This record gives sequence, C-alpha cells and structure tokens, in this order.
Amino acid sequence: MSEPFRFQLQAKDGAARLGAITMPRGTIRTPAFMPVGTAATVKTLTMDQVRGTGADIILGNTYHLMLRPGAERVARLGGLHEFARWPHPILTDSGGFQVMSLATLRKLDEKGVTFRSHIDGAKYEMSPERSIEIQGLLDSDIQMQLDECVALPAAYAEVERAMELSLRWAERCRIAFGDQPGRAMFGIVQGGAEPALRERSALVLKAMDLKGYAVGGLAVGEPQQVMLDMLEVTCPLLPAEKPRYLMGVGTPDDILKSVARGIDMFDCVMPTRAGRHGLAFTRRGRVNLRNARHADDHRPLDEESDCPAARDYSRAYLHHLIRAQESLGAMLLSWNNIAYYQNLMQGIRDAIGSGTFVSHAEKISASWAQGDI
Ligand SMILES: O=c1[nH]cnc2c(CCNCC3CCCCC3)c3[nH]c(NCc4cccs4)nc3cc12
Repeated sequence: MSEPFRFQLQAKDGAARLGAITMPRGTIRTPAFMPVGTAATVKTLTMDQVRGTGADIILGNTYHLMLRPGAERVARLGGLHEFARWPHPILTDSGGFQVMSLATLRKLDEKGVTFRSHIDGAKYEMSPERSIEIQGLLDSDIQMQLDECVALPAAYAEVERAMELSLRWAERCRIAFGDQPGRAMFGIVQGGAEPALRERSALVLKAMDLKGYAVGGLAVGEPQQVMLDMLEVTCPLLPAEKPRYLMGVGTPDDILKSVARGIDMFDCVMPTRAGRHGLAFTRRGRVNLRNARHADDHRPLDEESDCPAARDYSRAYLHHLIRAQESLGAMLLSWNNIAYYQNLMQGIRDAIGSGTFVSHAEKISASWAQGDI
C-alpha cells in the first residue's frame, strides 16, 4: 500500500487549504469537523446517523473510556471501532484536558497527572507514556500527545512553564508511540497568547517531524481576535504539508475565520451539547427551540436540508419535545446540528476548491445575520 498515512494538499485559497488525509480506515476530507464521541458515542446519535451527515472521523475520549469501561476492556472487546461500530478513522485526545476539567484532587508534575475519578473516586496516574498506551489499547488512528493547557488570561511565566513541560511530554509521547504504520501521533502547540512562546513551541515540535500538529491552548476564555491572532503567528511556522488541528473550536464563525488562517481540522462539543439544550444551528442563524414563539410554527428548521431532522419536523413539534424533555428532541436537534456543521464544512471545501472561499465566507456570515428566522 502507498504510505499508510498521507496528507495531500489539493488546493489553496489564500491561507485556506483543501486537502485529504488518507489512512487505512478511510480518507478524511479537510477542512474537517470531527464530531465528539465522548463515552464511545456521539451523544444521542447512532453511528449510521453520524456517518449519514458526512462525517469522515469522530473523536474518542480517552479520559472517559479509561475510567469506564476501561482501556484494557475496550482492547479485549476488539478496540473502539468494533466496540462503537464506527469503522472509519477515530482521533483520541490524550485525556489530559478532561482530567483538568472533570477529575478531582488533580496533581500535575513532571511525571504526568495524578487524579481521582469523578465517577468512583479511584486514583489514577497518567504519564505521557500511559496516555499513548491507553490510546493504543483503544486502537486509535490519530493519537494526541499529553499536554498542559493553561486557561487565559495567564501570566507569561505560567504559560512558558506549561509550554516547556508540554514540549518535554511531546518528546516522551513520540518515543512511546514509536513507529505505528497507519496510525499517527500529533503534537500540540502551546504558548497561550504569547507570540514568542508560540514560535518556540511550533519550531521545537516541527523538528520532531510528527505526522500532524494541533494548535492547543486556545478557545479557553480569550477573545476570538486573540485566538485568530495566535493562528496567524502559529500556522506559518508549521510545516505546510502536515495537517493542522485547532482543538475545541468552535462556532461556525470561529471555523470560517480559522480555516481562512490555515486550519484543517476542528472538534467541538457545541453542536451536540447545544442540541441537547434545544439550540438549533441553521443556515439563517441559531434558533432556540425552547422559546415559546415556536409553539405554533409548522415550518421545519430547513426545508432544503438533506437531514431528516432539519427537513421533516415542524418547529412546533421540536419545541414541544424540548419543553417536554423528550429524548427525541435532544436526538433530532443533535442530528440537525451535526448535519449543519458537516454541510458547513462541505461548502467550505467546495469554495476553496473553486477559489471562492472569501466570498463564500462573507455570504455564509451574511445569511446568519438575517434576523427573524
Ligand atoms: O490545549 C489543549 N490541549 C488538549 N485539549 C484541548 C481541548 C479539548 C479538545 N476537545 C477534546 C474532546 C475530547 C472528547 C470529549 C470532548 C472534548 C480544548 N478545548 C478548548 N476549547 C473548548 C472548551 C471546552 C471546554 C472548556 S474549553 N480548548 C482546548 C485546548 C486544548
């Protein structure tokens, strides 16, 4: 087989890139949005529904899966693809970010992070090596290094300490990962909102010649413009022929503006989490279906959509389901939102391919501002 992990750049439009990552389990068209599959499920949806929206890759969540059902058990059951019946590529995070946001009694030092499970209080130690081992047990296709992400704003010294630690952990993850044909390990650029620290992080990681690079430490409380400024500092320093993954981003507007600055991959809990709370993303902006104004509205969310959740159900019905806290409501809105994000990405890919990305982005943004939808 040709090289088992290959990123092909197919077109550029300004700094925006059209590409494809070819892996043994399938091809990932970029720019790509990766639905978050937390506990081996994209919440409320079957994998057939997720695939039907056009997703090429989903995220697996190392933190949740190592606690329950356990990485060794998933391995005994044939790995995450078999367990969750998703035969296409899976990217797993290191588990570190969720330790810092979900676990209790967390301690972080040179060795790694130690914490107690938020489920049963059991004690765990996660080193860079153990994180890579767990991701391997999950049979993950793209594995993320263990890193330390600092919330912003933060003091320069604190950002520098976390960035340098993350570089040492990247090297330990690179060694632990070794050479696994058909799989990839991505490094994560840190450095907060400090250009000098972003530059050092990007250049040291670039020298490690990894298969892909994430931009971390953003979408953690800073204004959107600060995030975009850091992309303009970081992306040009990363190898053009490797994929770039902006972690935890974001709204459709964040995605358009980040693609314009050279990002190829995104993940965000927003479409599924917002869906479960009654918020629908549509081509004409966001609709909060908890609002009583929808109670008699027989229109669907988007009669032109290829997603049944957007096309076949009235807003009145969706409003009723959400108010009644019926699980069908959460499912239909999650389905609509994931489909919306995948259609957004397809439109972005088409526009880059035809050299019309700037006007496409302007048209998309203008359609959101249409007011009453
Ligand atoms: O530097 C980072 N290193 C590692 N992970 C990061 C993440 C988590 C990305 N999604 C993981 C998923 C794995 C599977 C389960 C769901 C998460 C981030 N998310 C955000 N913003 C969105 C945010 C979400 C919550 C607080 S900020 N910035 C992030 C920065 C980093």
